[in-house]
Amino acid sequence: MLDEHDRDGAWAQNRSTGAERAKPRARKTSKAVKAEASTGSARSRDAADRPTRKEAEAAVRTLLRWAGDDPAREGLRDTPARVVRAYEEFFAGYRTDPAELLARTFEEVEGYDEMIVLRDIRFESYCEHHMVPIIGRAHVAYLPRHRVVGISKLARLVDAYAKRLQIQEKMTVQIADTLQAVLQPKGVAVVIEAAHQCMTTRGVHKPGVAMVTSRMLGAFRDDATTRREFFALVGGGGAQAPTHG
Ligand SMILES: Nc1nc2c(ncn2[C@@H]2O[C@H](COP(=O)(O)OP(=O)(O)OP(=O)(O)O)[C@@H](O)[C@H]2O)c(=O)[nH]1
Ligand SMILES: [Zn+2]
Repeated sequence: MLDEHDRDGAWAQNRSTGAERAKPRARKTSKAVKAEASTGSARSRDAADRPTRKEAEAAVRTLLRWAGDDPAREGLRDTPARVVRAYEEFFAGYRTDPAELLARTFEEVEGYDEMIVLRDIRFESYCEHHMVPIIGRAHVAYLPRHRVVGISKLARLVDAYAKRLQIQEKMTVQIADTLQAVLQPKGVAVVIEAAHQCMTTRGVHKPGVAMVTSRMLGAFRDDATTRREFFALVGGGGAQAPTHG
């Protein structure tokens, strides 16, 4: 029997729209499809062996008992359901296809061929080693070739990869490579600065530390002037530690 989540949740909705989605996906270039495979399509993990909502809630009750508390006491009674709902939010990226977010592009740009930079895109991600937040900012830039994408889509692209279990290096590469493969611009630059709560609230306990990662492709990798212009526009690209986390 399907649990409540399977019947009504985004998960079920996602599976039921699979057929409609097949058409636009079929029109993708082979490069885009390859990028999707290498960057981990959300739907590839739509496995039939996903636990039910009830099983996930039971796992939270086990952790509450492990922490030393009583999941049956009044204050904790609804906690497993809340935690599972929170997980749906934290890990929404698994149900998003990053390449699809960039499918709509605009070509009427009057020959605009300068750098496009979206800086300070705040994101919340989750460390795949400790399952605690990674909070930071991403700066995303590209040098267009004939077409541009709606700027909100760059922020959505960051979220599609952030809302998963991550390490920062992987997330940086995934964002840059997807943008490059789908839009095929002259180059892409991604810089991410973030605070890892696994380093602040546990373990080594070092607040105020920022991890900075970058990925430069095409003109940003080959041309020092382009790279310099990018770093000037994003304010040094990571000299400043994030104030949150
Ligand atoms: N390179 C990289 N390391 C990360 C990231 N997030 C967390 N880590 C590190 O992953 C490592 C996991 O190390 P382990 O020794 O297996 O785990 P641990 O015993 O909990 O390590 P400590 O955090 O040092 O207590 C730690 O050094 C974390 O700081 C990330 O995004 N990139
Ligand atoms: Zn961690």
